[in-house]
This record gives sequence, structure tokens and C-alpha cells, in this order.
Amino acid sequence: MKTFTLDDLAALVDSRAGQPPDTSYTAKLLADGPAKAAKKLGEEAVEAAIAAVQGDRKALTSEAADVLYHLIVTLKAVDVPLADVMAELGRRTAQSGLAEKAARRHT
Ligand SMILES: N=c1c2ncn([C@@H]3O[C@H](COP(=O)(O)OP(=O)(O)OP(=O)(O)O)[C@@H](O)[C@H]3O)c2ncn1[C@@H]1O[C@H](COP(=O)(O)O)[C@@H](O)[C@H]1O
Repeated sequence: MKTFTLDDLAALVDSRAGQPPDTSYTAKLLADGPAKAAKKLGEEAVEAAIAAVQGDRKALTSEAADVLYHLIVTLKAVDVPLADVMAELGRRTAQSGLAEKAARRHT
């Protein structure tokens, strides 16, 4: 089976935009607006963090999937392309996180 990617998920989310809300959970979230998607993202992130602290690997795997799905929906709701996020991550590979943190202290 082909590996499922975040690009695949973003394409799926794109395909649901504008569909009738009673036919798709994604369409319903998008119809409800960015605040609803962002609220769900926050809830799922907290649930993932709790699973991580508890060392519950199975729950963390499931909650992490929820976080990524709701992040992609939130990006769509605010019209931020996933490609822009990936480009930002790509730019950050130019320096280590520690170097970036140290540089921030001097600005
Ligand atoms: N990956 C996901 C995904 N992850 C989580 N969820 C939904 O996110 C919701 C989160 O669970 P909660 O219990 O917190 O939510 P809830 O109480 O049902 O929701 P609210 O009433 O709070 O909004 C559940 O309804 C999950 O089904 C997802 N819904 C859809 N997808 C993907 O999107 C595709 C398209 O789905 P539809 O848009 O429904 O066609 C699916 O085939 C999946 O690939």
C-alpha cells in the first residue's frame, strides 16, 4: 500500500470544502469557520499531550492523528497552504533549533 502523506490528507480536506455539511465532518468543520476548527485543534493537542505524559503510546498515536487532521483543517479554514508550512520547516533546516533560540535572545 502507498504511504499516506500529509499532502494526501490536505487534498482530501480540499475536496470536502464547499460540500454539504451533512455529508462530511470536514465540510461541517469548514462551514463552522476557523474558530471551531482551531478549538478542535487545541482540544486534540491537549489530549495528545496527556497521552504522551502518561506514556500511552497507542492513545498518543491516535491523538497525534487527530491533531494532524485538525491542523490541516484549520490551515484550510484560514487559507494557509500546507506547502507554506513545509517551506517554513525546510527553511529552518538551515540552522539548529538551539542556534535559532540563541539568536532570538539577541533581537
Ligand atoms: N482523519 C480524519 C479525522 N480524524 C478525526 N476525525 C473526526 O474528528 C472528530 C473528533 O472527535 P471528537 O470526539 O472530539 O469530536 P466530536 O465530539 O464528534 O465533534 P464535535 O461535535 O466536537 O465537532 C471525530 O468526529 C472524528 O471522526 C476525522 N475526520 C475525518 N478525517 C479524514 O477526513 C476524511 C474525510 O472525512 P469526511 O469529511 O467526514 O468525509 C476521512 O476519510 C479521513 O481520512
